[in-house]
Amino acid sequence: MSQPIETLVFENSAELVDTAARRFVDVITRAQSERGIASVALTGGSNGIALLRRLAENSGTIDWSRVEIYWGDDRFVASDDPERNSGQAREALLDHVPVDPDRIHPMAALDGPLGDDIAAAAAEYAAVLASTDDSPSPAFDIHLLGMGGEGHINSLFPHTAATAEETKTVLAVEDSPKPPPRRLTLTLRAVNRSRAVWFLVAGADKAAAVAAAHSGAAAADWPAAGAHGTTETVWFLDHAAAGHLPT
Ligand SMILES: O=C(O)[C@H](O)[C@@H](O)[C@H](O)[C@H](O)COP(=O)(O)O
Repeated sequence: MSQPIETLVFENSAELVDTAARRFVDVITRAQSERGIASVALTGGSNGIALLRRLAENSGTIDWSRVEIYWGDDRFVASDDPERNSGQAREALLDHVPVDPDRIHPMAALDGPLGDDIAAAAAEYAAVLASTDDSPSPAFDIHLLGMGGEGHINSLFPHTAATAEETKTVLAVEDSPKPPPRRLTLTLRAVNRSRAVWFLVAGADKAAAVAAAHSGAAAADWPAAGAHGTTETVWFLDHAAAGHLPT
């Protein structure tokens, strides 16, 4: 059962990221004290990576050796390609904090053991997600999401089979409308098993999608509208992104 949406509006991206970072520390620290190990799904995008940079500067009481790190999506390109969300996260945060390497779970890259077989790569990541306990995927303590102006989250774009998927937790996307075309993505089924789903969204070009997601639009039209946490769903917005919300 999902909870009501919480919407926080900030003067600018820097304040948005600062507040999200402080709350990230609180949520993960609490999860570790309650359950021992915390788990997060990371995102790409400017605010998602800025949040990781902020955490590299100050992550307070988080015990990084007890955080499982997953990704909501990644580009199916070579592992050293600068477009990889996992590479950007390593550079911003993971290379600077004492994470247990065995708890870092990047999606397969084009130059990995599975080579060009993107379907096998999706199946492999689904198995990784399912290996933590008896569930199909972890109840992430936080799933971070950026959002595109047309409402895409992870690599779930409007009016695509990936966004409509109800059974699988991970899919291969071969024709992403935003380059690069080949990606791996968690589905809404996996996203919605998260305890907390956090959107980090800035800019006037996102305002229509933000408003649609807040007014109960269909996920097929605006994929962000279909993402909810079981404990909380929080939208961290700047003024411009909040511009079409009712005052
Ligand atoms: O996979 C991608 O093409 C991007 O990572 C993309 O999904 C991004 O997360 C959003 O477009 C939000 O990006 P911004 O936070 O930079 O607006």
